[in-house]
Amino acid sequence: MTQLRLALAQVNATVGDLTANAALVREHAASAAAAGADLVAFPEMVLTGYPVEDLSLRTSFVEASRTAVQQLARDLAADGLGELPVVVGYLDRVTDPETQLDAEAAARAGSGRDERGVVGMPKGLPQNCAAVLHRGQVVARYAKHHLPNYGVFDEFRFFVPGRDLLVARIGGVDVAVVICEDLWQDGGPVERAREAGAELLLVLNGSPWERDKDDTRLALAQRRAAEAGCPLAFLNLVGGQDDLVFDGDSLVVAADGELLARGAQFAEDLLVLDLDLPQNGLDPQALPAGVQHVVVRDRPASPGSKRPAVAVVERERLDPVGEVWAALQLGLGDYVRKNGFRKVALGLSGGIDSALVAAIAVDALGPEAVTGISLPSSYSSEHSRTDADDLAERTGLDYRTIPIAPMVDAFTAGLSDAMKLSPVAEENLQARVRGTTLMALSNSEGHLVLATSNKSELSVGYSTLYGDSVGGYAPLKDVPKMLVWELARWRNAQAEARGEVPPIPENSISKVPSAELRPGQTDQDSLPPYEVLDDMLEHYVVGAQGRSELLAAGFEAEVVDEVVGLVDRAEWKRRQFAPGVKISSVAFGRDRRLPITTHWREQQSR
Ligand SMILES: Nc1ncnc2c1ncn2[C@@H]1O[C@H](COP(=O)(O)OP(=O)(O)OC[C@H]2O[C@@H]([n+]3cccc(C(=O)O)c3)[C@H](O)[C@@H]2O)[C@@H](O)[C@H]1O
Ligand SMILES: Nc1ncnc2c1ncn2[C@@H]1O[C@H](COP(=O)(O)OP(=O)(O)OP(=O)(O)O)[C@@H](O)[C@H]1O
Ligand SMILES: NC(=O)CC[C@H](N)C(=O)O
Repeated sequence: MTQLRLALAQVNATVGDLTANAALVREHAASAAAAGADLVAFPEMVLTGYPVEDLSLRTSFVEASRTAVQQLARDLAADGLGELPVVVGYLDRVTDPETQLDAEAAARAGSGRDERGVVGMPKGLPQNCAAVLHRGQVVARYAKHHLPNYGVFDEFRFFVPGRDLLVARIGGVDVAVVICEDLWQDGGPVERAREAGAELLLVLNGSPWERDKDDTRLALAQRRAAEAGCPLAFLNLVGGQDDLVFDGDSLVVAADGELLARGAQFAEDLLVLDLDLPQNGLDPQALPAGVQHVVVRDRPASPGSKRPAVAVVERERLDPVGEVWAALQLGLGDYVRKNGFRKVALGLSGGIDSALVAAIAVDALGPEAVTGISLPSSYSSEHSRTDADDLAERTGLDYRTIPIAPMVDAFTAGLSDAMKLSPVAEENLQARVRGTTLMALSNSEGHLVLATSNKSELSVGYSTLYGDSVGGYAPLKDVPKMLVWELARWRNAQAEARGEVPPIPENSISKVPSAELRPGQTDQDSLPPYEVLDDMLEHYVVGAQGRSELLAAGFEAEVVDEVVGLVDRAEWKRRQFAPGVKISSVAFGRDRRLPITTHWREQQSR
C-alpha cells in the first residue's frame, strides 16, 4: 500500500485570460502544498479556460498557451512549489505528426494541406492537453483521445485527437491522466489504463451542467473505476461561460464504486483526501504499446504514517430545483462579471418572468447592481405596478418608474401619417418602446439589459423582436414556464426557512400570465395551457419527436399542429436571441440547430 494525498482544485477559469488562470493555479497549488498534498490537479484546459471554440485555430492563441504552461512551471518553482507535481489542462498542438498522430492522420497531415490547414483536420493541429509540471518544467504531456462532437460540443472542429496514454509515477503511485470525453467513450484510454497497471485514474473535466447530470456522472465514474481496476478522481471546472455552466461537483470513487469524496456544487473548492492505494506492480519495461510512463516522484513527499490524516469534509448537496437556481445564478453572475459589467437592468412588469429574473440577478450580483424599471403603458393594470413596487421593496433593488404612454402616443401619431398601424403593430410598439428605453439606460449608465423570456415563449415565438426580446443575456432562455413558477416557489420557501423576506410577491406567482399589450389580454388567448405546452415542447424540442410520435404520446392533433407550426416558424426569432444558461439536455442555440429557411413541415408526415 502507498498513501497518496491527492488535491483536486475545482476552479473558475476565464476563457482567454491566461495570466489570471495561471495565477489561480499558483494560488491553489500553494494551498494544496500547505495541506501536504503529493499531487494537485486542475481541470480540463484550465490555463486557457474552456471551451475556447475557434480560438484553438489561431496560432497566436495556441502559442500563448504553450508559452504560458512553460512559464507557469517556472513560476510554481519560483513560488517554492517546484517539488509538488501539478497537473493542468491547456491548449497545445502537434509538433511532430510522426509520433503524435495515429498513422492515418499523420499521413494526411503530411500530404493533404490546403490554405485552411490540413485537409480534414483543424488548422495548426491544436490539441486539448494535460501537462504535468514539476521542478520548473513540463515533465509529461497527454492529448485527449476522444473528442466530443455532439450537443454543444464541436471538438472535431477544434482539436486533433491524441494517440498515447500517459502514466505518471507521482508520489510512488502510477497515475493515468485522461481528459473528460475519454471517460464517456467505451474502450480507449480507460481500458489501456488497466492494461498498463495504473493505480489511480485522474480525469480532468470541462463537463457542463444540465439537470440530472450529476447522477449520470457518478454512475459513469463508478463503472469506469471498476473497468480501470483502480480509484478514479473526476475533477471538474466551475463557473459560467456564455451559455454553459460548469458545476464543479468533482468526485473520487474507489475501484469498488464507493464514493470517497465529492466537491462543492457551483462553487470553487479544493478537495484534499488521502488515498491508500495497493501497488498494481506496473512494470515500466513491459508496458502495452502506446503507453508513456514518466517517473515524476518515486515516493510520497512525506510517508503516510508520519503525517496526520486529512478529514474529508462533506459538502452540502443541493436539491434538484436548488441546482437549477444555483446554475442560473452562477451563469448570469459570471456572464456579467467576465464581460466587464457591474450592473444589469430589466423591465419589471409585476409578472412572474421579470420577477424571477430580478430575484436571480439580486442573488447573483446584489440588489445595488440590479435596476428594475416599471414601464407602464395605458394598458398596464394597477397590479402590474403594485406587484413591481412590492418586488422592489422585498429585494431592495434600484427601482425606477418611466411611464411609456406619452412615447407610445408620439410614435403612433408620427407613424400614422405614413401608414395604418395594424393591431399587432400597435401591441408591439409598446414592447419596442420599452426595449428602446432599457437600451437607452444601458448606453447611458452601462447596464447590461436582461431579457426575461422563458423557454416556452421562445419555443413558440411569443415575444416581440426588438421589444421585450432586447437584452444581452436571457437567464430563463432554457427554463420552461412551469419550472419558472416552481423556481419562484422554491426561492420563496428557502427565504422563509431562513427567516428572510421571500423575494417574489405571491401575487406575481399566482396571477394569470399576460403580456398586457391590449386590454384583457392573457397568454392563453394565443397559446395552449402551459402544462400542455411544456409537456409537448419536452417531446418536440428536447425529444425531437415527429408528428406521429406526438400523437402516439397522447397529444391532440389540433394542439400538435398548432404548437409544431409555432415552434418551426419561430426559429428565425430564436437565432437572434441573447445567450442564456443551458439547463436542459437540449437547449436552444448550439444544442439544437435547425435551418431557418426550410419547407419541411412535420404535418407532411401525416
Ligand atoms: N423567417 C423570418 N425571417 C426574418 N424575419 C421574419 C421571419 N418571419 C417573420 N419575420 C418578421 O418578424 C415580424 C414579426 O415578429 P414580431 O415583430 O416580433 O411580432 P409577432 O411575432 O407577430 O408578434 C409578437 C407576439 O408576441 C406577443 N408578445 C409580445 C411581447 C411580450 C409577450 C409576452 O407575454 O411574453 C408576448 C404579442 O402579443 C404578439 O402576439 C414580421 O413582421 C416580419 O418582419
Ligand atoms: N409594464 C411593464 N413595465 C416594465 N416592463 C414590462 C412591462 N410589461 C412588460 N415588460 C417587460 O416585458 C417582458 C415581457 O412581458 P411578459 O408579460 O411576457 O412577462 P412578465 O410580465 O414578466 O411575465 P408573464 O408572462 O408571466 O406575465 C417583462 O418580463 C418585462 O421585462
Ligand atoms: N469536455 C468534454 O469532453 C465534455 C464531454 C462529456 N461528455 C461531458 O459532457 O461531460
